[in-house]
Amino acid sequence: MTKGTILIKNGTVVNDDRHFKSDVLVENGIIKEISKNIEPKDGIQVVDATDKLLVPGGIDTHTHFQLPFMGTVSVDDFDIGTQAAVAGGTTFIIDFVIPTRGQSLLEAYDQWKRWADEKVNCDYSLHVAITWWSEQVSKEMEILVKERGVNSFKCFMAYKNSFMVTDEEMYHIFKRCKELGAIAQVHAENGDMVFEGQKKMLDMGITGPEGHELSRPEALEAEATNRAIIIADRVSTPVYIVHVQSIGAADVICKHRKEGVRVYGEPIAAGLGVDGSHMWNHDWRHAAAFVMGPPIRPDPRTKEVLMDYLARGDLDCVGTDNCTFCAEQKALGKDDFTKIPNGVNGVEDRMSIVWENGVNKGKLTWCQFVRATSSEAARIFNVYPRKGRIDIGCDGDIVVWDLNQSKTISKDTHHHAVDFNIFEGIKVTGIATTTIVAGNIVWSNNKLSCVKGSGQFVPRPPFGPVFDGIEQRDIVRNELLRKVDRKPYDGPVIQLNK
Ligand SMILES: NC(=O)NCCC(=O)O
Ligand SMILES: [Zn+2]
Repeated sequence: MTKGTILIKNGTVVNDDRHFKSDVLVENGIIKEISKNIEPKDGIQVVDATDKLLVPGGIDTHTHFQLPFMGTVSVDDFDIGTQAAVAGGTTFIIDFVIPTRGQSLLEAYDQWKRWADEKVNCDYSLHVAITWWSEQVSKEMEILVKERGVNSFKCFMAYKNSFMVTDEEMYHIFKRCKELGAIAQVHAENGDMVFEGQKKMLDMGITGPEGHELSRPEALEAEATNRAIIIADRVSTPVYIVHVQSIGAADVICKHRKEGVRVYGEPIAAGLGVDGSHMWNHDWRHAAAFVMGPPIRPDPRTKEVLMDYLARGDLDCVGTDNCTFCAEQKALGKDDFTKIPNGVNGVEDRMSIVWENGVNKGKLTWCQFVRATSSEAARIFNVYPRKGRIDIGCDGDIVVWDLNQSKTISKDTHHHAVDFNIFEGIKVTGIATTTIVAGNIVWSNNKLSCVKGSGQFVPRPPFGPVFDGIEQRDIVRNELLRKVDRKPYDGPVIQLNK
């Protein structure tokens, strides 16, 4: 049997624009034929998908595998993390290179790429965070875009004294993104106010996990979201807000979109699946396991409202921010919540959480599910239709989705390295029963069969569709500026009072 060759029979192909019954043939990792009644050639592997959907392999736009962070390293590495991904139907992840302040971007990129290449079980790509600003950073951004397949750079407005950049730095970074055709991404929280809020909570003796949310309430997320969007619009460059966690931030995004600003919003599985009241749980380990930034909001309406925004297309694609730490690591903050490593799981359960809370609740159609879990991400990050679509010539990354099969999510059965699952006990109906990466089955019948290191790095070219129309918009905007009435003033410049 040729590697990367498989025939899927009798499924219902679902893309973001239509669905139809068909067989699908993948040869050498690429989709070769989509039609009814494809005859199996001798020896070809055949998968029966009767009564099941065939959806494009999921895309998780936001992971942090083996991230060195807050004095420790996240436990899902590129091997375990991508195993968990494919077990849940995700076949392409985009992780973040995060250079330390002063570190060469290229050096950090090379380091991350080495880590990933030796371990990934599915295809991947890399965003790069910009944690400082200089001529060197500006030059290295260009090299990353032109020679290393990067088309997205993230700024942190939080994590004062480590990753955080100032508004002025962000302005310069956004300008550079625009020149290079890269999308600017932002972690939007007011870092100065978070820092002050943390001190206040600790002064008041609030040292437990609940102090995390109390010190960074949703107003700080909404304010920073607004600021980031306004700065990006001053530069007239597309901006993508990562992990939109609050109704306030989503409202801000929606308002600017209505005014024609080019802004994209990424909800995450955590925010769509659970609420942040867990941080008030009296079991410290349980409460700490939910600590991530921006916080999962305690307001129980949040997950519903974020899903409504996603359904209306005012939020775009679902990531996870998968960044997992075991109880012992979380315990670094046992006496001080500011030292609890921030991060939760999500990469394995993302697709089922979106299906359960979106499709099963009557909010998303099958096509919208595909849009939210793969195709919109592929468009925004400029790998569409290679990824995010089942069509001739696209990568053979396909998920057999059983809309009738259920499972109850648990740390005891998940494929993460972490000892906790924030979705513990949630029953989902709609799961990936077979996951195919480049024409190879990597997950079937509850068993993984992936090959460590077999995933490919996918370069992402600049000036993707998010830049469509920007040039013309600038021409018009500059034209308006030129038309500003600048006739010579009459009258004295100052009027001296006698
Ligand atoms: N989000 C989080 O809590 N951890 C990972 C780092 C980040 O994205 O802020
Ligand atoms: Zn993140």
